[in-house]
Amino acid sequence: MVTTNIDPRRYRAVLFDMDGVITDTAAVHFAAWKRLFDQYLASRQRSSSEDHQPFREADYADYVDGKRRIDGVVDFLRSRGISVPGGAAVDEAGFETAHGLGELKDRYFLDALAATRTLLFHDVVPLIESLRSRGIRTAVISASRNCAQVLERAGAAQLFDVRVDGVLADRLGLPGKPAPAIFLEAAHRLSTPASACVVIEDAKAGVQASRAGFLGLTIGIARTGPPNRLLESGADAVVSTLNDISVGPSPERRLSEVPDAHHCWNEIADRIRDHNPVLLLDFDGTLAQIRDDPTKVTMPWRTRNVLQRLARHSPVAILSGRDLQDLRCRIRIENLWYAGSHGFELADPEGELITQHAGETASSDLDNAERLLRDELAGVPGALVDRKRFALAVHYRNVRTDRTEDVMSTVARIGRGFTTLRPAHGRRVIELLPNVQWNKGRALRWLLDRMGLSGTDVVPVFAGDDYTDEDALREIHDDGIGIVVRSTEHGDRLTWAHYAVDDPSSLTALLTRLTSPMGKGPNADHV
Ligand SMILES: O=P(O)(O)OC[C@H]1O[C@H](O[C@H]2O[C@H](CO)[C@@H](O)[C@H](O)[C@H]2O)[C@H](O)[C@@H](O)[C@@H]1O
Repeated sequence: MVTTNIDPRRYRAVLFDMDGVITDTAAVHFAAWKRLFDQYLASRQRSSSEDHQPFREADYADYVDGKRRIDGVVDFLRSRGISVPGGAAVDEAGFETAHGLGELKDRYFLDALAATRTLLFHDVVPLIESLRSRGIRTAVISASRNCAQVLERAGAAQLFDVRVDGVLADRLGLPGKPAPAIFLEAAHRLSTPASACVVIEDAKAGVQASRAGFLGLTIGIARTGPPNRLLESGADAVVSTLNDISVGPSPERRLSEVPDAHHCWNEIADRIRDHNPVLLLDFDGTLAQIRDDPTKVTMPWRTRNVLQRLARHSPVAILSGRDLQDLRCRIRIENLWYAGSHGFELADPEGELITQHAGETASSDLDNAERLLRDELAGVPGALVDRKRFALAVHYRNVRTDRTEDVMSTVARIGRGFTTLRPAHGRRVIELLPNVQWNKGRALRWLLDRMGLSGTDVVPVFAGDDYTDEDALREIHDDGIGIVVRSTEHGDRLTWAHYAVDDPSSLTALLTRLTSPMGKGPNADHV
């Protein structure tokens, strides 16, 4: 579970998108668009320059979600090689213009809405109350011209201090998302600078709009689908429900705000001098460079060397998403602790294996999910299904950009079919893991206990690069030293790390400095 925080010392307003964030209406919109486009595409004469396949979830996310109605019509049809005239607001529903087709979609939407019990998500009011109690103001934002009506039906008309919707945007001539105008208008109406506003969005276009407008913090919410599409559009963090957002002072910072570990070397050396440092390190992207093919990853000899030297001095553990066997083969150092499959299988320095019971329980569902995924993804070039003992990863680094959304949705959909599994996300990878409260943070603390190391003289030092490493960085935030290896794939995201390094080779250089117990750098190496 990913959680994030809104710090009232830094943010004074929160701007909520409506459909899919506060009201359960995104599925109603999707169904109305699908009805419109499937009918329209089926009615067009076949042409080799046009794609008439049915409208998919990925089309909704890429071309329509969060946008003004006519922009959605134009952008989706363009993606299929079709252009229609813009037309005018007076065009009748079904007329072959952007306005006419948009009008028909609206008719389908309103029919479906009338038949739906709307639909405020249960997690909205608690968050708004918590924001209010700390003096944070709120706005609801929507590209929809039906915003007021939907809020009324949801019993949420009075919930927000400000509303900026499609009707107001048209009156003011504001361009739709991904332009930021609608958010900036809300910030203005709340008398709050954009940099002090938080945006909560479920659509790519909305996340892009927030980033384009330099709003202070962009939180994505992926209630059912995979969060990566929002992270890759620029969200600072992605949660799966509003309950995962807390309000209060927070030590999280952006990657770009975290000080460089080498510049702060004296501070780090002071923290570990006369203490028992314990090194806990992630593997991919941290000790080894990211590569297109995960089977080709090797650890540089310099890094192996320094780990061997460190292990003579203090306990060293490697915590990885990789399968335990695979991890040990890539590191090839005897006397380390190893945790594979995100901590579901572990080995002590003598090689004794310890597995988490939940992993065993999920095994047969992992087998079933693997079969389904191999089947469904067989036709997607570049998609790589990687089965580990207690996890199932699907890599999409080598998948064409316009197919990645399909891969992520497929894994999320198949994952939802198994209550024993939950999705986790990393750098161009989506994984299914046993559905229990176990992650690298819990595994790290468990390892320290097992090593018999606790108390104020012990300083856990953890380094990692990825979203899943944040659980460990958070776990040691108060008693250890957290180091993040910077990457750009998830933008300037939030992190619990105290220090940062630029890449794995810079981390190796830092580890080399750590080999000096007096903290005087590699030349003063006494190990
Ligand atoms: O916890 P980690 O040690 O960082 O492992 C996380 C995943 O790392 C690997 O995938 C990542 O690295 C690959 C090779 O550089 C890269 O191609 C991929 O895009 C990255 O996500 C590994 O293959 C996975 O099994 C791990 O779960």
